[in-house]
Amino acid sequence: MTTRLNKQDSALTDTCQSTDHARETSSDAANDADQPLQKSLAVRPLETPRALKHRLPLSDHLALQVDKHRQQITDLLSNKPNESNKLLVITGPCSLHDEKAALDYGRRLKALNDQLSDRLMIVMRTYVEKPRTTTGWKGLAYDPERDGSGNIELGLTRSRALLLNLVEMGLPLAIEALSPMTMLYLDDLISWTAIGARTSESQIHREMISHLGMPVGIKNGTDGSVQNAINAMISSSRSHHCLGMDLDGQIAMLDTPGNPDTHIVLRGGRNLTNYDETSIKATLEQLEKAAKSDQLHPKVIVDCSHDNSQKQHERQIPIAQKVVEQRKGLNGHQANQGIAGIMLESFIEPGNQGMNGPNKDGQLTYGLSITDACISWNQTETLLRELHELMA
Ligand SMILES: O=C[C@H](O)[C@H](O)COP(=O)(O)O
Ligand SMILES: C=C(OP(=O)(O)O)C(=O)O
Repeated sequence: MTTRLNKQDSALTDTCQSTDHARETSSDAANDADQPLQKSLAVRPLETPRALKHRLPLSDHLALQVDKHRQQITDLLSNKPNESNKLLVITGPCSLHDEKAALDYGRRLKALNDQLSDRLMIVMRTYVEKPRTTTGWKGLAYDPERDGSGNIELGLTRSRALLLNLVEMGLPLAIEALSPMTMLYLDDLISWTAIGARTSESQIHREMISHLGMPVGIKNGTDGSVQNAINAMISSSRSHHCLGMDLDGQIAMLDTPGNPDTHIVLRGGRNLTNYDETSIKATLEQLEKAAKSDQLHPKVIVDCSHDNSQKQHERQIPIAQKVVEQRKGLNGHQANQGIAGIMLESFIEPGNQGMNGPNKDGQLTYGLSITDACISWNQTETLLRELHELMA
């Protein structure tokens, strides 16, 4: 039997009734040489967020640790005495693809953090979802085997297991929240969340921020627009009535509390940079105007990568140094407490590689990014020690 599913709505009605039916429909479609153009929608049920959280639980002790890290970042954004003298440093690979290398990086970062934590609040970038400009690998959560099979069930399990291991090391974790549904599987492990340049204008993401339990950094748009991010801060600080899902996978009406703990992430845009003194001051002025009517943190962090580095990874190093000089009022700058921190794309080896690796045999090089180019661990360690000195 073949049911041709031409419209998404009828596909959903039909296939949600039975997974077997969905499988049958897609395999029939695959075998049907007369209909090569029209693909059918296959709907495969997934373990619920509650079930995965039960299978890979966060202990009470670690939940307290995550709460403490979230509070430290919030205090830093709110100029609370113990934290406000620290620089928030979000550092780690563009994307996680190999558990062994991610844990190796995490161990190194934790050891360094233990030495520098009096002046730096170090958070590891642990991105398992990647937004793409058009197409490309979408991250460990979507395609853990990197073969296009899109085994999201395995991807969510491997992502949660890996993040849990990193939390167990004592690290605060940063993620980009791309799908509100993915967040239901991972949110309890995360101390800081990014909303990317491609989604800061999306109402769905603003609704999601308004009920996330951690501080959120919102990127300026890919065109460099900062107003997008300010609008997102205003919108997500308020309560929303919106559609969502509960931990059991039930579609639900949500009444959200609003999230007051957001800030801007400056990442440059359209090949222009925005980490210089004038751009940062202009952003903070725009933010302060908006903060007159809304309670917003007048704080930015600078993403030293992306359009700020023109995707040349080594440029992140002088950019980070310049930003911290501005924060501290060094080298002729006026001190600027509105600069809360920096973000780095950093991994074990410098640069990046294609999905099939740089080698003839298609092997991936260990510790080398398969998405954006990163600075190496050695460069990262040297840089963070220098920033620690500058923060004295
Ligand atoms: O940070 C990673 C990338 O810049 C982002 O995911 C967009 O990637 P793409 O333009 O290669 O798709
Ligand atoms: C995709 C990212 O950044 P942006 O949204 O700024 O492009 C990222 O930080 O991985």
